[in-house]
Amino acid sequence: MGGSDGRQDDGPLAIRARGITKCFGDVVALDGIDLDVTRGQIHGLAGPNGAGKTTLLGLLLGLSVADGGSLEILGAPVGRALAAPDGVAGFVDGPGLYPSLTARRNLGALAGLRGRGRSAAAGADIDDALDQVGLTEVADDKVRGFSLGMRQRLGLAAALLTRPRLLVLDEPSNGLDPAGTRHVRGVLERLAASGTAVVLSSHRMDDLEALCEEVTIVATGRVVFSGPLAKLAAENRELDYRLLTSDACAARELAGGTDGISVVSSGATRYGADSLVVRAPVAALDSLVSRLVGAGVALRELAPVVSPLEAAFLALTEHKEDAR
Ligand SMILES: Nc1ncnc2c1ncn2[C@@H]1O[C@H](COP(=O)(O)OP(=O)(O)OP(=O)(O)O)[C@@H](O)[C@H]1O
Repeated sequence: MGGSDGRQDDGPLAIRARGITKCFGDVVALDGIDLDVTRGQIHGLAGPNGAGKTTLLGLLLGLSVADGGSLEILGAPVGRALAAPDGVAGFVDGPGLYPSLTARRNLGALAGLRGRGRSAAAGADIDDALDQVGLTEVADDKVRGFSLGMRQRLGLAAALLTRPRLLVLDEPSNGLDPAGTRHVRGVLERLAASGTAVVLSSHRMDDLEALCEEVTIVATGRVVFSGPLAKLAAENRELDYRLLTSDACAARELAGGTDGISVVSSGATRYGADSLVVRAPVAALDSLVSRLVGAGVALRELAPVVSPLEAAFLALTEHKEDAR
């Protein structure tokens, strides 16, 4: 199958889901989900609380089975048995770790479960995995004393040991400090560059924007958007923009007199005494900028108040929530 972006396809999709449904009693957690993830892609999953993200990730990890629809992972159909599909690693609801063991011994125990416990190769792999997630210095500390972010990084190291071809992570940024965020992003980018597909859920739009080529947004168990980030941003035509100019009064007047622009706030806002916030489609914003320049008003800053991804997310999911 040819990629819509013209990229060379490398074997079957990492994930091909069609019409996936999953109920818990009367609750419809997933209501006909379609999802395509190519190999080597970092794919984000976003959605409000209770949208169905964890349920979907659990299906990919073989922690539960769908009620309906078809799911293929790395080219193989997923059956009804509860087992992690070959080549898949990851975790939902935090990684399963032994608190009384050190980080290194946790990884050793996991390698041992897969029959590689004593080999020198396993030891080198463990050192490498700890290094990749930035836990070398605490490798011999007990996990009991680890913070949430350190546990998340150790869970990621455990997943790396299996050399996954599909990595599935639920909220991997939870509890991470800036250094931890940098390590985790680096690991995911290297995995993707080597052909591993990564699917991660996140409530943090900055994470998704920094990492993902494509995102799927779910709301009440349905896909409301799936595709490249740029397409999502383009679909959301009107955004709020913050402008900082050399003459706030003149800027406000010019904005008020420009077709398609509405002034949301001006003067002393939390963005500064001389800021102006306007709601506008891009074309109207372009014309405001030309008018400012024409009137000799210097434009010192111009930026969306919330990122295009966040704005699109809110627009798509608020509409769904209202319809409930
Ligand atoms: N084991 C379960 N038993 C009963 N209901 C469940 C179970 N797991 C999930 N649900 C319900 O299914 C729906 C989807 O839940 P899910 O945890 O997948 O959402 P989510 O998008 O991951 O939410 P969050 O962002 O809050 O983690 C919710 O209504 C939830 O209450």
